[in-house]
Amino acid sequence: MPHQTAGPRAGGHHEPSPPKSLRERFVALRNLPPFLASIWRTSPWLCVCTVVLRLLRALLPVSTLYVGKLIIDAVVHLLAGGSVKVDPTAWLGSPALQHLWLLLAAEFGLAVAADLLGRIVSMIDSLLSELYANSTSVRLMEHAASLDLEDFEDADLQDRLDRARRQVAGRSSLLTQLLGQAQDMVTIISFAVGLLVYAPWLIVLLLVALVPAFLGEFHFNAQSYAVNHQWTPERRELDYLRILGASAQTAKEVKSFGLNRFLVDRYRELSWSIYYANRRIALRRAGWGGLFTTIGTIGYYAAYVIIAWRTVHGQFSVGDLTFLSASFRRLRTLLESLLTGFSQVAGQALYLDDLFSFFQIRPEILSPAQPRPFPQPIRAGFVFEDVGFRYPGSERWAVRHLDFTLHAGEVLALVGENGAGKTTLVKLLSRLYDPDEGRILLDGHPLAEYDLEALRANVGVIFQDYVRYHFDAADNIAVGRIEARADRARIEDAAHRSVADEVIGRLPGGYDQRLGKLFKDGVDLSGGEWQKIAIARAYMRDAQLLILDEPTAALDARAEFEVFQRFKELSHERSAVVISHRFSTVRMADRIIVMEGGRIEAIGSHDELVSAGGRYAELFELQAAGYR
Ligand SMILES: Nc1ncnc2c1ncn2[C@@H]1O[C@H](COP(=O)(O)OP(=O)(O)OP(=O)(O)O)[C@@H](O)[C@H]1O
Repeated sequence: MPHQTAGPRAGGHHEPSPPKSLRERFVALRNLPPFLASIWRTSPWLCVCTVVLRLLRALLPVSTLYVGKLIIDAVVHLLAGGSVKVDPTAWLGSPALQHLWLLLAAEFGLAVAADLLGRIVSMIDSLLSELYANSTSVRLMEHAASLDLEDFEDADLQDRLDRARRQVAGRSSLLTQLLGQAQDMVTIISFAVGLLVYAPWLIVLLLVALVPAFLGEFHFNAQSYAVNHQWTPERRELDYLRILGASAQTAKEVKSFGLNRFLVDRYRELSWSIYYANRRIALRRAGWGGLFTTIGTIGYYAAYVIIAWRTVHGQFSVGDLTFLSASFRRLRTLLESLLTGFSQVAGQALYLDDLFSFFQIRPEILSPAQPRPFPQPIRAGFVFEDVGFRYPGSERWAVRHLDFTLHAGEVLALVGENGAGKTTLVKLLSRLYDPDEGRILLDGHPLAEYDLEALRANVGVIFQDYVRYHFDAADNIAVGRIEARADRARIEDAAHRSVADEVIGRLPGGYDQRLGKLFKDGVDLSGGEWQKIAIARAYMRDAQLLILDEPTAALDARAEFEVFQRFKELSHERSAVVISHRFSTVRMADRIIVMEGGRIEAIGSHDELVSAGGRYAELFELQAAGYR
């Protein structure tokens, strides 16, 4: 999978990666059409409204200025004709005054319209932005859910996901900016048409004077992006430190180890280095920006001088002078904001790269186009044929040469020391990963030929690092089969099988009691109590194969006995794989696989393995001795 890598770093000191080339920055503009398309999909109706209203709004400035020019010319005309002596109450009878009043009323109307349109447009923009942010967040969640487990264990992907997440919040302003740009463009054209009639070459002067400011903005935007991009891992670490330092889950350990100082210092150090990198750019940007803007101002005043000069020489009227000078001032600000805005849009388009490139990551573990129907019931069972697997980016085989059969209806236990490969085997069995070597067959056909969803529905796994959901107790069990969330009888039955019903019976709110301390009404459970809830999830499924990875590690001896008693009853017609370090659990299995260093060392029943006298017998003796 082509994962983007961040630029080279040395010893925690960060130089921004060289800003992308001008061409690359222009190429990033290709992200705009899909961006606009996704905004359009958010709400076509609002899009049409904002475009139409902005178009109207764009034509107002030039109209207002032109009416202003007419007013001044009319006033000058009245002054010259001595008509001011006319009785103002008799204005109805005077065509000249009537004309002036009309012009004044028109300008007033335009001013009110401009204000109203501006407000409506910004309201629509903020609605559209929020809708866009919501729908993109949903898309992000959905896409993230479709990715492989492998992707989530990849730091590069985490960086990309983080940048994509930040884009969602930041990019909504891009919409306002883009539309504002289009609006400014229309206004500029309307001004330019007006000015062209009077002094076409003045526009050229203005444009040339603005080029340095534009290039400067372009450059510094790209630098900001480079810094932001490069510091993603550090910003993620900042978030992580913040959570570590101030969350219910970590508070216990952080307090008892006195880690607060350490976390705060680490946070401060990191955040300051990001601050320095940003400050350097901000300072240089302000310095150069000031210089470039001055060049633009010089261009503007040069044009102003020329216009004044020509008015004095009678080539322009006073109305023309006010119209031209105001048009010029507006044109200059507009052009400046258009050009810098363009470079900002180009900068933001670079950020869109992050969002879109995240959407382009494709999962590799997929269902086949023509999946084989999942066997109901499983007949032959699962067969591992010389299966080997290496974690992505690791040289070492986590498991290798795995050869065994998990028969239908069999309870298999996996034992072995830490890191022996037990969990990895289970991940392969539930197709969270595909083997790098060998194959896994289900009833004679490779696992990959079955529909992934059917496989996951038929294989229920509870991992040792199961999730403690801060939902109510019923939902905590229902997550095992979320479609059956409303089926209280099923949830209660699952709770009964895993002995979780006793735990829930003691909760003040029963099944409706929220668990965990994250929310105000939550009640926390002990480790073993949480585990009983988690085991109940396995019983929520109609799984033909149940996998429990150290399911009873946190249970007391009596609870463990009970859980397994009920488990045996249930697993009569099902297969099960149980990983455990406790021999009291392991010995209940039909067969036991002893793993060591990623390989299978021995397979047999408890009695067979004990009498064979290998590692199993040794470990069993060791644990038994502990109880004597
Ligand atoms: N996500 C991962 N990425 C890289 N290596 C991993 C990953 N998960 C496990 N490993 C490595 O693979 C090997 C097998 O790990 P596995 O989790 O299967 O062991 P285990 O037998 O379940 O151990 P334990 O009893 O401690 O749970 C170990 O050496 C471990 O370091």
